[in-house]
Amino acid sequence: MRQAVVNTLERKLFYIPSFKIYRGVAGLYDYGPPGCAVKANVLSFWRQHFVLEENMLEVDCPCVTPEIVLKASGHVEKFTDLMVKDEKTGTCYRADHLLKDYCKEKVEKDLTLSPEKAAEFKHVLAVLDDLSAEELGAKIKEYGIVAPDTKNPLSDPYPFNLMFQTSIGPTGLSVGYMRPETAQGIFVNFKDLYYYNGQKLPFAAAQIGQAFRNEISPRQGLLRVREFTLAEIEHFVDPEDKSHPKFAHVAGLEFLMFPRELQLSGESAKLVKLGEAVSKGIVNNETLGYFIGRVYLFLTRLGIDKTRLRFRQHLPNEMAHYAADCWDAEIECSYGWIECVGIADRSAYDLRAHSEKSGVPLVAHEKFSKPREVEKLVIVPSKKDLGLAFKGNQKMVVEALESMSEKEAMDMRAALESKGETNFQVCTLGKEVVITKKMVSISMEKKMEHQRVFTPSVIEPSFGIGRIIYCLVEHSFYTRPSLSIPSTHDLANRKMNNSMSSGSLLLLLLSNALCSPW
Ligand SMILES: Nc1ncnc2c1ncn2[C@@H]1O[C@H](COP(=O)(O)OP(=O)(O)OP(=O)(O)O)[C@@H](O)[C@H]1O
Repeated sequence: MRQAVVNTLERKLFYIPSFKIYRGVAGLYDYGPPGCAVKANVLSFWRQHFVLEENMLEVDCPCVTPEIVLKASGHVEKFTDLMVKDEKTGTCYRADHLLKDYCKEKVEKDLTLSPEKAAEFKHVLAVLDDLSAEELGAKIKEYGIVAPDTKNPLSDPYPFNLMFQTSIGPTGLSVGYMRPETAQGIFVNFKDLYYYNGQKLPFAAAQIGQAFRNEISPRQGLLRVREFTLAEIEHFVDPEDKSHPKFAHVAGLEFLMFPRELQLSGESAKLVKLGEAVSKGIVNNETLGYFIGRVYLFLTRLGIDKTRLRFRQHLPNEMAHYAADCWDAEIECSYGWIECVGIADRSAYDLRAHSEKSGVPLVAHEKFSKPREVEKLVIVPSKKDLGLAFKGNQKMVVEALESMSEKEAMDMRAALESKGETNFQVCTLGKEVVITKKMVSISMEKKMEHQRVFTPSVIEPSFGIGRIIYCLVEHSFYTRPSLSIPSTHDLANRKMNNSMSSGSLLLLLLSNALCSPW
């Protein structure tokens, strides 16, 4: 079936391996005319369903990103996959993929497998995304997994950074990267977007654009490529109030959910009402739940078969360390269950990281109706002593001390009390300076506060458009017998409207574009 779908798609120029006359490059694909028409329809429905219906602020940021942005976000250090190398030929493989293929093959094809071993392989498959480099390496050794092409031994797994590096400008001195996600463009614009939104929370910004990842061994056609279209939403919300005014609209939806407890105990996904999942704390908060519901509606209205759609919660180690909760919308196709949308509560991590690195506070304000008396740790810089120590840089050090957070002030007080001095990062100077006891006085004081200043949390649904399109194509092929093939008029140019659901439009467009596939 899959080969038939792939052959048809390539024959009908739905997609084409890029640079084909030069034998192509793994992981790069062009969309041909029917592919472009379907992609345009999917994106137009995405804009209608999210940007317009939810009043989101759409932006369009560059793909080339200066290093400092991706250093602040942690991508330069941590955006890695674990790689193993064929020890003789140097061919690279993704370590978790080799272990997954091995366990899957054992479970599905080895008829001599004992029930205990089958259960063990199934457990490895369930916790695969949770394994550390050491655990992956140990399993690869234990099972005797070798390079699939040559059967040579493999190296230990080690991290490989997936970003494409480039340089900005002719000197080669300014390092840049092709963005691995569109989200960072939104985070760095937070301050302006917040003002544009009348300094009100919550609000969401959205972006559609290309993302680039130097995948170790791209495979599965459109599902794992090195350049792809992402459609991302960053919804900014008060971390102390993650309720959502429209949650009731989606609370009654019931669909397949796969919480981590079910995964770890080897059970399957279950039908759960979204309202129940949130009230029982299976989903961390209402806003995250709201977006899970909206993603479900988007995918099913588009034409995804709801029996082949599930929401899988990330396992504890799989989740980024800063995330509060994370769910993937996974769609079943001939390659198995494929993550097509990641829906994460990224907490305040990104805005905090960019505030620290840039020195620009990316914060929101809540004005109190009446001033409130609060006890606060107050830092009073001694301008005279700081002047003597830092001369022309005194003003920048004073400003940095005055804008310290409560937590930083507490840490500074503890360090000064124990060691008499402490290192202090002054972002505007781009370096750390040494602060001694006599340069600051730190004390608890009662203050009247008129507002609360805080860093918003971010709920992020992130859509892999190519993966969604591929799954849609497969699902429409399965349901094809029930379709009436439309006549020759040009469906590709027809705009979506209320009289026809996007799902049915897509199916019509597909069947027209791909009619008589085999
Ligand atoms: N190499 C890729 N090719 C096509 N789509 C991708 C690729 N990597 C990620 N995506 C899509 O982008 C979305 C958001 O990216 P995210 O960083 O959450 O993916 P990921 O967890 O790294 O994916 P994976 O675990 O499959 O590598 C994913 O849900 C997926 O649909």
